[in-house]
Amino acid sequence: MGQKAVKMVNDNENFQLVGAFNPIVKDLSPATYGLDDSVKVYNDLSQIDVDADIWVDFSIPTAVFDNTKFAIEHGYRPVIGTSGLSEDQVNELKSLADSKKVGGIIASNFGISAVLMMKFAQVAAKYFDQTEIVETHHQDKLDSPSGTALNTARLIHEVQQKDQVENPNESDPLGTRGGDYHGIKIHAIRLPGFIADEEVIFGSTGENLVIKQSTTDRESFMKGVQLAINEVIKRDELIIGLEKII
Ligand SMILES: NC(=O)C1=CN([C@@H]2O[C@H](COP(=O)(O)OP(=O)(O)OC[C@H]3O[C@@H](n4cnc5c(N)ncnc54)[C@H](OP(=O)(O)O)[C@@H]3O)[C@@H](O)[C@H]2O)C=CC1
Ligand SMILES: O=C(O)C1=N[C@H](C(=O)O)C[C@H](O)C1
Repeated sequence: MGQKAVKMVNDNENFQLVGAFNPIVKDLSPATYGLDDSVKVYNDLSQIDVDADIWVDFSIPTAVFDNTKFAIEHGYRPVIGTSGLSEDQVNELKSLADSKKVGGIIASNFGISAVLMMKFAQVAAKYFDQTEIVETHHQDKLDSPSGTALNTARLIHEVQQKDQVENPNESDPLGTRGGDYHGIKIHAIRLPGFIADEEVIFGSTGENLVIKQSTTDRESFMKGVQLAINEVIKRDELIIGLEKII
């Protein structure tokens, strides 16, 4: 995702890449990573001193909170795609950004099909009491459930305002019924060959509704990232979810 983001920035005449951060790298020469000579490469958060408007983050679940806090504290507007932030962490970052009037966004998914799937699921949630979510990702994904699945469940629960009822007689010694968010079951599949898909399945007596999106190229996330960058530059609060702005 970092490489896709660099390409997107370089291809956009209104954007300029001025810095890059990865704590693992030893070599700080931009040429090593195919970056322009003017780009400053950092491997230590505390050393970052570049003059920038936006901080784009596609890193790892254990680093994203500290990275985002650093960005907000230094006036870099965060555009955060990294998954794995807890609700408490999101709330803390929102309070910090809002109090400092730093615009930004945390988006579980920058893909238009995924954002529309979440919006449509919220519409359907009004009419169906029972929902399950199946998300499928590549085998290298570190976190489960995916940020998108968790956000979909949150948005559905926001509409339903009550926990989904489980069958009290159910037995599941192998844990095959999946994870649970307020009774909404989430099933995570990790297999080579996939990028990122999600299916939201609603059930009611005599009918089912399936809303499905598929990601076949990671390029697709970049439209949403560009849209977010252009939006947060005008805002002075942290937006949670791309669905709030499209
Ligand atoms: N919101 C959205 O639309 C999308 C979100 N994502 C999310 O983005 C994240 C990244 O995904 P993906 O690119 O596939 O993952 P990768 O594992 O391919 O990339 C993560 C990168 O982060 C680097 N890294 C490690 N530690 C830090 C740190 N402390 N600060 C900054 N960078 C660090 C890694 O470096 P090294 O390789 O040297 O270890 C690696 O280059 C995931 O959480 C994923 O769920 C992904 C796609 C879309
Ligand atoms: O790790 C990924 O690949 C993705 N992560 C995000 C998530 O956790 O929802 C977005 C998309 O599903 C791709």
